[in-house]
Amino acid sequence: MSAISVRNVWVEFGDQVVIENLNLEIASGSFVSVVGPSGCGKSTFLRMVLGQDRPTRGALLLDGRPLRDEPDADRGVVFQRYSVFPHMTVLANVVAGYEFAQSPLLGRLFGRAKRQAVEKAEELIEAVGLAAHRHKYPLALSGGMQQRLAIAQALAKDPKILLLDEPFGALDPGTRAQMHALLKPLWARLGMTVIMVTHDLREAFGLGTRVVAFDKVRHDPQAPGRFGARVTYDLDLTREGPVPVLGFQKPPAPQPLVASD
Ligand SMILES: Nc1ncnc2c1ncn2[C@@H]1O[C@H](COP(=O)(O)OP(=O)(O)OP(=O)(O)O)[C@@H](O)[C@H]1O
Repeated sequence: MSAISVRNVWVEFGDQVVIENLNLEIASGSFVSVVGPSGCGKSTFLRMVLGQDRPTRGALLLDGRPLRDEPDADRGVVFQRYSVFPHMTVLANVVAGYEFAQSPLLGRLFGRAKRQAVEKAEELIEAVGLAAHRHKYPLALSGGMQQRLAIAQALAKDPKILLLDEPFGALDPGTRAQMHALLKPLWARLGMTVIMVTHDLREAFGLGTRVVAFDKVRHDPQAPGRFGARVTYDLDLTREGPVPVLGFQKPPAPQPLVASD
């Protein structure tokens, strides 16, 4: 389990500010849903936590230590599509997840270690309901099955943090509901920290213990890239009581251009 601290983080691409002074403390074992309009920097934030992108300013800490710049076994990720290796069977895909975690340089295990990896992979494949399909290739699986495989592969690394970028966005509503029913108990059982980007508010509230909304609160029509997204709402769904925790602060009212006297 892990606690992630995001401290005064800015992300800028050239003169475009994408994320502006982000501060978040993410508790161990929480399930944080990240929502917000298209282009507001949700995936950029996830890539930063994954170690694929770096903040231009500020720091990200995992258990008080700077997050490593490269993706590692601490962090598993599932994207909307294409997370699995198409040339490997279901079983080989999940075994590869273990091999990457245990032998990052070689990416291969041998002998007893390999046998253990196969055993663990079989357990995970069973847990995501793909036991009958373990010798199939991803192309022979439905979209929902491919995403279950992607989740099993990410979990094979036994990550402290699972990052999900619209993992069910390409699925039909029925399959999506099945994936929700699969993911929530898995998360509860494994006790990892999950950060999930989604456009689906029902999904965000249904799965998350916390919902964080990103949005731009300041706009400069002359320079659209001048301001970035901030946290506009931060709802702790585990809190009792009718009043949610609101992080939204209204920007100051625009001043009149000409003083009236
Ligand atoms: N590597 C990059 N170089 C330049 N600009 C980038 C890069 N990555 C992201 N951006 C810009 O950052 C902004 C935020 O992108 P991001 O993908 O994080 O948004 P998002 O909130 O995840 O959007 P969506 O919901 O549509 O997936 C966009 O304007 C995008 O063009």
